[in-house]
Amino acid sequence: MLLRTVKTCLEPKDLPISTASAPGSPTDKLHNAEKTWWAAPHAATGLDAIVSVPASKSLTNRYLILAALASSPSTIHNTLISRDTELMLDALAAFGIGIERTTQPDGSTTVAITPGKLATGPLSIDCGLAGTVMRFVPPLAAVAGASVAFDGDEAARVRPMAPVLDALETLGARIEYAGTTGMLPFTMDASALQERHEVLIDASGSSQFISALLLVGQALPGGLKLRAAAGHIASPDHIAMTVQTLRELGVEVAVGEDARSWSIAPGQLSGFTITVEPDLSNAGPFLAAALATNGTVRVPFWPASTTQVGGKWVQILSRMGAEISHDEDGVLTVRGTGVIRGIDYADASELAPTLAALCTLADSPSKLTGIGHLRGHETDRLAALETELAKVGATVTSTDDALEIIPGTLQAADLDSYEDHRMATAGALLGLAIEGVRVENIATTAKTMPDFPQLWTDMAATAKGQG
Ligand SMILES: O=C(O)C1=C[C@@H](OP(=O)(O)O)[C@@H](O)[C@H](O)C1
Ligand SMILES: C=C(OP(=O)(O)O)C(=O)O
Repeated sequence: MLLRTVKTCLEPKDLPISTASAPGSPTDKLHNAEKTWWAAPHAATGLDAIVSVPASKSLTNRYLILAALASSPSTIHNTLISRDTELMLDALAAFGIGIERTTQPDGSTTVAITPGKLATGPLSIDCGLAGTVMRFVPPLAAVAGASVAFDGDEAARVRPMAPVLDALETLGARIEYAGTTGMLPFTMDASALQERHEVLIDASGSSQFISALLLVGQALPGGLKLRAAAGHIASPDHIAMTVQTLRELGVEVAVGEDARSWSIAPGQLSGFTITVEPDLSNAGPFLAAALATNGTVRVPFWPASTTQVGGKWVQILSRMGAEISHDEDGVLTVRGTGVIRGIDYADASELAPTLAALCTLADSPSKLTGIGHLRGHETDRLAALETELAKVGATVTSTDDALEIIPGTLQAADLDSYEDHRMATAGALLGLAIEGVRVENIATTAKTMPDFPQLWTDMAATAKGQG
């Protein structure tokens, strides 16, 4: 099946509303461009595909930050090359870190990192729309004692950052905001960092506020003592990933009994050699495709154990009706059984858009809880899902922290992606099951998976009943 990119003549009601972006800026151009529609491949039944998913964004960007802070060189095999990781690599290069890329015979990328004295600037860092760049790099700038101007996409300028920036201010950094306080764009001057390294963080808006500080904890002169303020902690699996990643690389992290406090001693990180796992969150739409088409999808190199939240696809999809096996060669096989059950699920975090799309295809209602903070993701994902899933026939209600999905009679629709890679892949999943779906700006998947359209099209082409 060919990948078709279709440009449409837009009705005035469909024209994107231009906001206050500067004329001629990339965002201005984006808003004024016509929408680009991708006719999602439809595969009525019986996929039988093997899909090699690219490396994990979350692990790649953690390893890159840690390699920059290590006391000796590191080698990162199977580094993800995507928009978010390119932004991280550019940020490290701006700090003067040595970066050498090698393409391996299997097409994967190895990155060799040579750390050194971090540049003090003044520097400019583009965070794009990457939460891992906008939250993880300011603490790196603090460790460097640097003066740095941070900015990103227009959509990044409404993503929450205040807790991590306030914490850096308590450590002595000075921050000047050019727009809204607590958000991009801002300039940070960390030339007078103090030795007080005990901080309290409200992590209800993002786990990345905690992860960001933990990643630099051992590089702060007095180490770090961190506590989460009372209340919900967003995406707790990602904090566990950070702790486990640090420990795996030899950094001791003491975690409080209530899993709400962390303590790290200074100066413990040597260079390392590591291979990044496949991105199990990004494997989700492919695995869900097996249920959506009553087919079989295999993903090789599925780790025997993982800190990725995407590891939970195994239990989620089996609860929803899939038959799943993991063989000794590391191949995860997901088979549809003709049944897709609704599910009640908490803390799905970044899995939520794909999961919500699958719930739309289920035979009973679903409720996804603990995801209120997804309103501060690439877009307000609760609002976006409410709008887009309704277009294909579901009745969707969002509350402060949850989404309820009642499946209805399915119908084709044009699905917007809101510059959100996971809304785009959720749309592709719906298109696989519903003939005639088009997804706007599928290229937004380049944030974490530049090959998505091709991988998806190749997978769909294995179906018995294709559209
Ligand atoms: O640390 C990370 O790599 C991530 C943490 C999570 O962020 P939130 O805690 O903001 O949900 C997750 O949704 C994001 O995709 C990646
Ligand atoms: C929320 C996400 O990304 P980010 O790292 O930009 O927060 C995501 O990938 O779903």
